[in-house]
Amino acid sequence: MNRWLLPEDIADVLPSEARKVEALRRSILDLYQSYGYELVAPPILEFLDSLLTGTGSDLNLQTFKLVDQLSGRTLGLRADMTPQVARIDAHLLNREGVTRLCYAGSIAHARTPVGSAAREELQIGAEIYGCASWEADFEAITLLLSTLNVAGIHKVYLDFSHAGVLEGILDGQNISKEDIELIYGLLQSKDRTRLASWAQCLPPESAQALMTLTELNGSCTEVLAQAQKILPKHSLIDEALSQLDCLATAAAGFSKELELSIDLADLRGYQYHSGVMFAAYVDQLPQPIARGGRYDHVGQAFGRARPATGFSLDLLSLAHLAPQWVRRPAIVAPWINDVTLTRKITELRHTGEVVIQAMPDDAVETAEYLCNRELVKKGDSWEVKQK
Ligand SMILES: N[C@@H](Cc1c[nH]c[nH+]1)C(=O)O
Repeated sequence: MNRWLLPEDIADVLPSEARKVEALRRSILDLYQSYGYELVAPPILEFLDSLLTGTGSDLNLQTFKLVDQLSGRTLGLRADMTPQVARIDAHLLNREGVTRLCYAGSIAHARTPVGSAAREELQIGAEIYGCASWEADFEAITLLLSTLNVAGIHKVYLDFSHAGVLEGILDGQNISKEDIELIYGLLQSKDRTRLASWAQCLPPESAQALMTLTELNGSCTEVLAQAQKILPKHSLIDEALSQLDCLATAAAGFSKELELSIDLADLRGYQYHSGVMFAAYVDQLPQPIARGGRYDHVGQAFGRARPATGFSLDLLSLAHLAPQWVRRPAIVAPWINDVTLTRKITELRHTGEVVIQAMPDDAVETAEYLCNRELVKKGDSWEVKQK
């Protein structure tokens, strides 16, 4: 057996891709910091029960588990950093008022997500705690679109949904957590046959409303007008529709290349979202490139109720879509013991130049650097010359 064979859907990131990923990671974190976000770095492993607090069974299924040899307890390898960041806000920072946090780190999925070919992701995201009103959701959406712009992606389809609509429809019914998760899945796959058979246990008006959700998708104005007309009158539904209206109107001004739509059955995620939800799509991918939304109950599950909203995406997928990075120009220098040469190389590197010292049998040819100049000795000094 090949010892170096990697597990299925787990891959190395090779030089030019790794540089692109790292360049993006830095620019995106700089962008978040320019909005006042503070960077946090939760651990890659945690006790399983803490890692899954306030989340649904999908995240549990996606989490790799292992036994901690020190405590004997089960640990989970994180499959999503958002709940970890909510834990940090709720317990470690314990601040009143608004807190903006951002993060970037590896996550692993026990099963390859649908539409993906990788079980490891480099998740990057931004979260806002302590603000229950639409401004926080709007800032999250703005930042998400700016993140895609940093990667050179401008044509974006932003799809809105709202967990409150389903909550309003099912309000007053005694439905188990498992059944709620089942409905999420059926709505997601728009499986009308199974949804209709499940909905038989509901009063006719609620069953009808549930079925209608699978058809309420399309342009924001049309879907909202349709939804007002056909969904039952309920404070949660009214509130959800007015929040969607407000956000869709605000986001419309973001850019001409942004296409907005609403799909009230698109409740994809790990079932911890409680309000507005959004997913960004691009032409090249069948699944969303980024997901986000409001999840006010996760902090509560950690013992400190805090309004929360944000988004996250996979940097590896983003880098894959980003235009090819140009090769960075470099200077080749000989590898000899010469104080003036060493000083000159240090000087050049300080000014931001790449200087590669050629070792014996080193052709200094890499896919990443364009060695278009060299250091040559002229009299007592060293000078940069075109190759
Ligand atoms: N981490 C969530 C998206 C999210 C971030 N913040 C809020 N929602 C996901 O992967 O579905």
